Amino acid sequence: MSEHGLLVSAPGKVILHGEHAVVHGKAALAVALGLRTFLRLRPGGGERLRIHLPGVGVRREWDVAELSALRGRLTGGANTADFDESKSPGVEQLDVLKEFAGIAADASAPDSLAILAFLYMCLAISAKYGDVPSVDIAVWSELPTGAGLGSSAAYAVCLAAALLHACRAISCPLKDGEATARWPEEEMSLINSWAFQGERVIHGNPSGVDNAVGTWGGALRYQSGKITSLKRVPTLRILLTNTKVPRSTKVLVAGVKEKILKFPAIMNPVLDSIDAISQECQSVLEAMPTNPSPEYYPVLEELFDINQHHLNVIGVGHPSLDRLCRVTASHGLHSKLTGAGGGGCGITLLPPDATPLAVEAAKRDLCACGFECWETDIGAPGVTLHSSSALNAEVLHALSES
Ligand SMILES: Nc1ncnc2c1ncn2[C@@H]1O[C@H](COP(=O)(O)OP(=O)(O)O)[C@@H](O)[C@H]1O
Ligand SMILES: C[C@@](O)(CCOP(=O)(O)O)CC(=O)O
Ligand SMILES: [Mg+2]
Repeated sequence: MSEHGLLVSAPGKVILHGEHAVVHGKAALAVALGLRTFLRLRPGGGERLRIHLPGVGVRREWDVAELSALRGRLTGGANTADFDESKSPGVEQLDVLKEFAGIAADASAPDSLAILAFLYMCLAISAKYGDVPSVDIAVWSELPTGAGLGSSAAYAVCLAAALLHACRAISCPLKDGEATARWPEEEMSLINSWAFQGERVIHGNPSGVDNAVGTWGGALRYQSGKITSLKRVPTLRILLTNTKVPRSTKVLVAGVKEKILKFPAIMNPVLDSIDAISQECQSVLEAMPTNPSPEYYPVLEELFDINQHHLNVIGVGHPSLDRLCRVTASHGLHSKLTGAGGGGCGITLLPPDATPLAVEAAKRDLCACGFECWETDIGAPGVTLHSSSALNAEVLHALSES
């Protein structure tokens, strides 16, 4: 590792259809966003492990020996089976970590969850592959946190790749002179499994779709752990709008589960219908030519409208999202929430025949509501290792200031 260390990045995601239903075994269609989270890993000094997470206001450090002793307490000595990537993080393990880090028992604040996920992943990965590494880690992101764009998964994917690298569990695929590189398939699967563990700490009961997109990138269908790349993805223009209403994925996912348990005969058909929407959308996307062709859009738009109603029925809507949909509808555009809902972001389909005037007017009205909106690329690459020359002076300065 050079003095600047190495740089890893992972994309956020947009779920086109299937959020929440995917937690209950239905299909979801998701695409990687052109907005990424970055992690810089540097050799540590003085047998210390340091994390700097400016996005959630965290700067912490620990003695490597202290962390090794803590790891011993969690594994009961040499038994690493309790820390396997196929097992959910144990409630008691997380309680020990909360006490160690001085985090409240009902940890739900962004900084608490970020520290907890980091500590769990660091101790679990090092228990399996070697010593607790003495490294400095800094993570920053282009993604809004807690807004439905998978910032938790992008964070967990970056941590998984960096910690597996620091513990020498994966290779360094970057060759001299290359700006970026990706890991071989088997190592990507390992990164994905460990990122899922981080998501479990942050979300409680994640489906795994977000970390799959963060790892593999592109556009994919996800169902019960099965990941399939979409055969063909047309160039879709999507407007992202952040209502800026804060919410927690963990709380929303738990609320949906409660509703399903309370009204199974009412809620299960809704989840089945969302599943059918994902199937229908996939068929349309795969039938569409790569270049935009307006005739396919009315169906895509209707599917957005139906799903948005379903998401309201399962209890993850919000007045701010209703407003977003009304504003775009007044310009002939169709929207739905994306991610966990309850606030956060919505997506609006921009058909090729939408006039630039209509799109600009919609953007203006959305901004007048206090929302932030922007167009971004979709289908971005998954987890990537960058040459440290990508760490330009601007980034280094921003990190040292925050
Ligand atoms: N760049 C980051 N640095 C540290 N923690 C992060 C970062 N991005 C996300 N997180 C963690 O993920 C949480 C947000 O996850 P979540 O509620 O699932 O929303 P979303 O994934 O939609 O952004 C934050 O509260 C924080 O704990
Ligand atoms: C609601 C859900 O389907 C997606 C959550 O995405 P986000 O954390 O809101 O970006 C949960 C999941 O799939 O784990
Ligand atoms: Mg999340």
